[in-house]
Amino acid sequence: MAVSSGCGAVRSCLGVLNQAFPLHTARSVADMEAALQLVRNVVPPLAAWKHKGQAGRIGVVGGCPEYTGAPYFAAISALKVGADLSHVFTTQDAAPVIKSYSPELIVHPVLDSPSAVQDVEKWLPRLHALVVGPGLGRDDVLLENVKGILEASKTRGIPIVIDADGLWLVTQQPALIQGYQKAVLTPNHVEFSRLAEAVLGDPLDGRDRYRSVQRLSQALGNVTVVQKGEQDVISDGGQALTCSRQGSGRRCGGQGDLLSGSLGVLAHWALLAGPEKTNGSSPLLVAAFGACALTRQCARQAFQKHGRATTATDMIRELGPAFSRLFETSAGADGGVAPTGELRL
Ligand SMILES: NC(=O)C1=CN([C@@H]2O[C@H](COP(=O)(O)OP(=O)(O)OC[C@H]3O[C@@H](n4cnc5c(N)ncnc54)[C@H](OP(=O)(O)O)[C@@H]3O)[C@@H](O)[C@H]2O)[C@@H](O)CC1
Ligand SMILES: Nc1ncnc2c1ncn2[C@@H]1O[C@H](COP(=O)(O)OP(=O)(O)OP(=O)(O)O)[C@@H](O)[C@H]1O
Ligand SMILES: [Mg+2]
Repeated sequence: MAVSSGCGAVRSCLGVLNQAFPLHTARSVADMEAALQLVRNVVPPLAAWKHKGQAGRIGVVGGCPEYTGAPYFAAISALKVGADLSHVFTTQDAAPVIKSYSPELIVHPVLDSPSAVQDVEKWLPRLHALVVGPGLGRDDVLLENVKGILEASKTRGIPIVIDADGLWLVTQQPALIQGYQKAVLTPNHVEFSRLAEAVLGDPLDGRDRYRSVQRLSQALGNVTVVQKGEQDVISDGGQALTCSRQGSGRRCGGQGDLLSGSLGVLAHWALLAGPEKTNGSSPLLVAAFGACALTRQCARQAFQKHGRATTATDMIRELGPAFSRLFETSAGADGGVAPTGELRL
């Protein structure tokens, strides 16, 4: 496993994660390194004895005729982080478009069918996590189908990352995920304001983001919330982390999709590893920190190469090297896989 050399860092991170709110101090380089060590602990080793599927089968529910890029970015990011199979459940029109971007994705043209819920439900026993919302749009029929898919996924205890228009649906009907502790919400600034207003009844308190994220998480029954922004603030209602790792000044579309797809895989790995590997902290909090750090590292590396021309596609190309840099240790590379280099912040 990836941990053997990092016990000191893990202990110091436990201290960080166990502090009560507000956690304004959890931003130093040492704190972030300690949190990264917890992420490394949940990354499964690569091994010759494993079979296809064991590293993760992820489903993305989203895409519509207007937005085909977002579900593609999320689904391909899941694969590049390390999932073995990545499915996209989308509309009839969007499916061939998404498929044409990559032969690696399994694309189901079912989301606007009258039998959408049953069509997706058939696959649920084979999926380890769902990412709901990238590029979904706000068509009422699609949202109603996604509501059914969310209900069916909750019944099966599947971890669910909710992003973009999935958050629009939750804003309309917060009861859909109320108290479901295997859910992670990943709102951007605008999505967070809408949610806060709907759930807490207040406009956003921009002065204390920690408190706002904590309150939203608590009001939703300790669902994990990741508020993306200049710094990413993550809370499960009890603990909090902030990720301020250097990213880039480019704000091109699709970076949140990369984050949500990556988080689908990390959430599965972290829940599988359990709190003993995260030193008692919430696995989803640790997974969310990992996805934020990874997205920002991709942004930084892509920007170094492409500058102002950087797009989400350039960031996706950096997923492998960024992941290695942040999370791989020689101890984590099992089964004859070569070590991937030293870790640096
Ligand atoms: N290639 C594709 O297919 C992609 C498709 N995508 C898909 O698009 C769908 C809609 O998603 P969304 O994020 O554009 O919608 P929403 O949250 O309503 O924002 C709308 C407006 O809010 C503002 N605004 C946003 N952020 C802000 C901030 N930080 N701080 C301040 N203001 C901010 C800004 O307003 P403006 O500045 O233009 O007035 C923005 O225009 C969704 O399905 C998503 O997955 C994307 O994933 C990208 C790649
Ligand atoms: N001002 C910022 N400075 C640095 N990084 C940022 C800033 N704003 C967002 N990010 C980073 O960009 C990533 C995506 O966040 P963003 O707010 O752009 O999501 P989004 O609007 O949902 O993206 P998408 O276009 O995919 O829908 C996150 O990793 C976040 O940390
Ligand atoms: Mg988004």
